[in-house]
Amino acid sequence: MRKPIIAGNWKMNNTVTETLTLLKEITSLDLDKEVEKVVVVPFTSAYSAVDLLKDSDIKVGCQNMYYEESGAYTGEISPLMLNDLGIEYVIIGHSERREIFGEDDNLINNKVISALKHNINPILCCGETLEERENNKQEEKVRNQLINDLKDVSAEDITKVVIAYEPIWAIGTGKTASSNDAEEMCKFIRNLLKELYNEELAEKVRIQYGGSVKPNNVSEIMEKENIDGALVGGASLKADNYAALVNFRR
Ligand SMILES: O=C[C@H](O)COP(=O)(O)O
Repeated sequence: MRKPIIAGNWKMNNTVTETLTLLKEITSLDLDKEVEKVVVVPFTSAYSAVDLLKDSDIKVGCQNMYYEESGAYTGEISPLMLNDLGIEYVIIGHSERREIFGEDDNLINNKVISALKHNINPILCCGETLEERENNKQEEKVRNQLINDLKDVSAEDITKVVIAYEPIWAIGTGKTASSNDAEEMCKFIRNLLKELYNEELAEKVRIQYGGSVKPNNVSEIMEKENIDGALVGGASLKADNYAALVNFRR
């Protein structure tokens, strides 16, 4: 059985002070223990978040990293720095990184390999634009992304990767893919993993849906057979909403 994973991607929101306030509120709420919980915070908040959550079962993730361990890479953060803080997850290849900062599949692949080498679990994002969806190219796009992004990821490591399917047109727009469309793409991804690895491993990999997930649609999405979690932006920034997302079974 795959353990459900609800990750809140805070994006470029919350100062350290705001982080501490929000996390104190979240930890005061009753959260389902059977659900894996992650808050993916800005780098500047990571140390404080890990410290505040040290006695809780909420894990801390970061939103990006570079693949080299150290060196002349001004402005970048290395896997060793994340290790040192106790960061367990890192989002790699978010569409905002791909579209705004020009990250390509080769760079993303290097980051995935590096995260795994340093025992940080990648949350690898993929997904199509509205134009690609309208031209029925979503499977081709996601297939190409994942084949390139997972190049040289071993069978031993693939189960440590969480794949987040995030149609770009549904991010922050209030437009959610229907639960059936989301399931169809997540099933497509699982079948691709069967092709790239094998059935047993593919069944173990967790696949999240992301794109305008909210307390009022999370249960319907999480009911789907191939959807094991949600990567949530906007709705994860309020404690009661985050708790409602985590408690999708209640
Ligand atoms: O990483 C999260 C996704 O980009 C979804 O963001 P959203 O829930 O604000 O649509």
